[in-house]
Amino acid sequence: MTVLSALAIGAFSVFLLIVKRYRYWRDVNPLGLPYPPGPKPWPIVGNYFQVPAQHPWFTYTEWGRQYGDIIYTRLLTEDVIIINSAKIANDLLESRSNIYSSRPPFHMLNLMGFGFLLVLMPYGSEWRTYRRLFHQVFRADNIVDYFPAMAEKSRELLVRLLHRPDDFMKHVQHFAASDMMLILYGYKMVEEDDRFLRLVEKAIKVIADFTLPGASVVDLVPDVTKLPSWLPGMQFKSYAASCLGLATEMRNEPFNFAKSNMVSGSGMKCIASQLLGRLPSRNDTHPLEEVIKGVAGVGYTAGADTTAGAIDTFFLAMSLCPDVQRKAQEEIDRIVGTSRLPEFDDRRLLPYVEAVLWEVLRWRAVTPLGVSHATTEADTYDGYFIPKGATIVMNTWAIHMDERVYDEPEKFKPERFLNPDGTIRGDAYPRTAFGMGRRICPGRHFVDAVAWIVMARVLATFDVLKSKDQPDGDVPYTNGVAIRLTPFKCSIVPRNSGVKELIL
Ligand code: HEM
Repeated sequence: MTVLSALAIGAFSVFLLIVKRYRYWRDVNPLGLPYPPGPKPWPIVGNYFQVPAQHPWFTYTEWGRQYGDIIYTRLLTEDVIIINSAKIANDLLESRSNIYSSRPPFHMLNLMGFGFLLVLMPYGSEWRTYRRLFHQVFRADNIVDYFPAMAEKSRELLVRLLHRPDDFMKHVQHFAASDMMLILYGYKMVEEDDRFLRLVEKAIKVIADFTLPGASVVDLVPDVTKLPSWLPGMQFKSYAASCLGLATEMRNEPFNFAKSNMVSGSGMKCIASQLLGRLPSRNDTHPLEEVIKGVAGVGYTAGADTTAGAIDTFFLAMSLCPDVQRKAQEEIDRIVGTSRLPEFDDRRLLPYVEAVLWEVLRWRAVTPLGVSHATTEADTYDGYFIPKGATIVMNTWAIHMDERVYDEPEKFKPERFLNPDGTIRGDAYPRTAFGMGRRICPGRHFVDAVAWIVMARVLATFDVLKSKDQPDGDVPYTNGVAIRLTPFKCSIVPRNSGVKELIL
């Protein structure tokens, strides 16, 4: 019976694949235009087994050298277009954003209950409602209201670095999480084993497992969801069902905390209270509350790990590039002095520190493949056919390592963003770190501010030195949509005896 069932599923899937491919050839590409070049697909499965599960951006970059800046692959039934240059990304995702702004269906994550996350939503009216609300509270001029909270949290980070410098990665994680929870929900995290943190981190972990293209067979062959649960291979259904509670809790619990504080008048201003404050009544449940929960929920999901990832990379870069660090410190000493910490008001006078932040965002892209887009119409580009419903992957890694744009891209060189007179090259900001077009990261102003204050203050107070216990060579990054450095060592020592007084 078991073998028969497995054979039945296999036969059913193959049948669906063949029917789907046949429909494509017959209906969708009537002029028979070529697809962009790419590795030769295998029958039925396409390029599925040629894309490594780990760090696929390296393979895509390598393919870019072989096949060009736009590549076609097929993962079972999914058409995947990989873009390896900023120009093509701009031509398609930005200039033709009317048809390049959807997401591929994340069937598995929807089954798991995470469909409320703006980042996963298909283009349409629901996405627009969430995005508008998100933008209202995360746009640059609103973020300014949260500068004091960011400054305070960054000072707390310095204190932790002073007391337990070897745990710097743990402190960075704690900083990014607690800063986000404070600003989103007005919630002050406890030091160890925080209940909300446990919840959201668990949710992020399960989400991350299913976000890269082809991560789940359900996304590649969605019709398998129609098969009965008792068949072998259908365990994903019970797994998805077991995540539903988690999705609901991560959306509701921190939000309910913020709402009850707001109703009782006891909480601090935060994103959730700001949004709730716009509703006509605070006591009844308004339909927009669900949207507000989602907006706050996605803020943590999309924002905490990415912020921590950029700051970890900053520590690595400083430990490897003492000259860069010294120049940034000299600038801070000259402009800010040594008797106070840098503040946001100092920022425009510190172009070198600014360039360090930009280079951190470029050098090791936090989201090396961005977040996949999808086309809502068929298109042609440069004589190539791009099908409707194709997954569009912007290979940010390749774009940031493009020698035609960045001289010696492997090197950490903030100078690349400076004019000869030392001023910042405003037009060179590595915006591509945040995706492109209508889906460009709406949290970019937030991370730009929070990462800057951390970097400026760490540079002002500590020397970040290469540890003798850290072997030479690259420090690997994790896999996933938003990648993190694997643990590495560096020595973090106060720059002088006045530092303690400055930060305590
Ligand atoms: C270094 C830090 C960050 C990086 C590198 C980053 C990168 C990205 C990228 C590449 C996308 C996809 C853009 C596209 O589809 O073209 C994205 C989307 C998104 N990001 Fe960020 N992000 C960061 C921080 C944040 C923060 C701090 C927040 C929240 C405060 C945030 C919230 C979001 C949201 C909500 C989306 C989904 C937008 C949509 O689908 O319409 N991100 N981010």
